[in-house]
Amino acid sequence: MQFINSIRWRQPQNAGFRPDGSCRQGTPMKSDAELERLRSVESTLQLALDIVSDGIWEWDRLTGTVKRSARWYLMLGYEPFSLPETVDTWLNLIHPDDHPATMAAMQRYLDGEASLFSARYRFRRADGHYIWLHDQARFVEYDQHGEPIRMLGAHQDIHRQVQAEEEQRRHQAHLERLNRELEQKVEERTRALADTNAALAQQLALSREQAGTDYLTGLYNRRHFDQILSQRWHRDEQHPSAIVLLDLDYFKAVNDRHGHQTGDRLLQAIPELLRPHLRRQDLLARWGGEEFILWLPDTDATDALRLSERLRHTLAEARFCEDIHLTGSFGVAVCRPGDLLEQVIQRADACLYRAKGERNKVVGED
Ligand SMILES: Nc1nc2c(ncn2[C@@H]2O[C@H](COP(=O)(O)OP(=O)(O)OP(=O)(O)O)[C@@H](O)[C@H]2O)c(=O)[nH]1
Repeated sequence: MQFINSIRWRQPQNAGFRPDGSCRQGTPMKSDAELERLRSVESTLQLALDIVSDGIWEWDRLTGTVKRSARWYLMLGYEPFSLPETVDTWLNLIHPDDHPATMAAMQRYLDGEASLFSARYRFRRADGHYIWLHDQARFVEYDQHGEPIRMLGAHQDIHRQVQAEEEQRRHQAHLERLNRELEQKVEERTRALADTNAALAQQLALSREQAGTDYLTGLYNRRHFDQILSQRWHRDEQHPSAIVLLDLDYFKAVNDRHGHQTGDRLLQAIPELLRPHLRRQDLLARWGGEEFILWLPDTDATDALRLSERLRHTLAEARFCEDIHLTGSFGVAVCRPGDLLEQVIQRADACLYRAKGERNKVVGED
């Protein structure tokens, strides 16, 4: 009763269903016959309600009593009509967690914000378990001042439906969790794969390096070039041979403008470009960075300069990816009897230094 007494009794705008259809203010008095007819209509309605719902209840504001149908008690496992016919019986059976929302729904109806009272809440059965109910109610009678005096409500047992909804939600949450876990696993595997790839690439570069091959161009590296040549040097010392150093021009600018990866692709393209002009016995190696070295056995200065000029021209005419244009500077030195390999390379380097003065140029020894 406390609750019903504490609610604000403002008559709902749309909520007032009146069996006689009369206005709220100045309700005309009814004849006995008319009242009898209305009671009969109403009891038919209650019967219908009892059939379609799991329990009906009726609150009389003047007496403060709440009558409940036999089905209402059976739904909850009580002996019919065994509980006090008060509002408190209702309030005491509502699950404490659902209390605030239920009271708020009632207040909305009383304030005219809802056309009927409608709430879903848990209700305690005789065995102590809670079941989910849907409760709907309306005022069905007003006094001559328009104040509501009777409310009729119906309970529907929706326990299975709510359980099914909860099961569905749990299932959905489970699926979402599985999905998230799967995505996480895919992400972890992708990351692990990328790490493995990077490690493999590093390993490959290392093995190539150890095998004497430059990882980027596939050419001999500087160490291997030195090893091979130091063996042949002694053998072929008496034969003319030449060393050519090739340094690509403005390669830093190419990297800066097109990116380091494009720079790598250009370096990779150099052997392919030069090789058609070389003989089987010529030795091309990557000297370091954007610098290449060429050993030309059985080649005198004239031939070495002629070949270098052809290479310079080939390079300058080539169009690389992204339509990039490259040139190179060449330093050419020829072996003299008794020369050490380092000495020849130093002389080629000095020529290269002079060629760099102009770039896209071949410079030989004076
Ligand atoms: N992409 C790429 N760039 C490299 C590699 N090795 C060296 N380089 C770049 O080559 C450039 C050489 O720069 P510099 O020594 O200033 O020479 P340059 O820009 O070619 O100028 P000049 O030689 O004076 O014409 C640097 O930017 C290096 O990063 C490589 O393996 N890949």
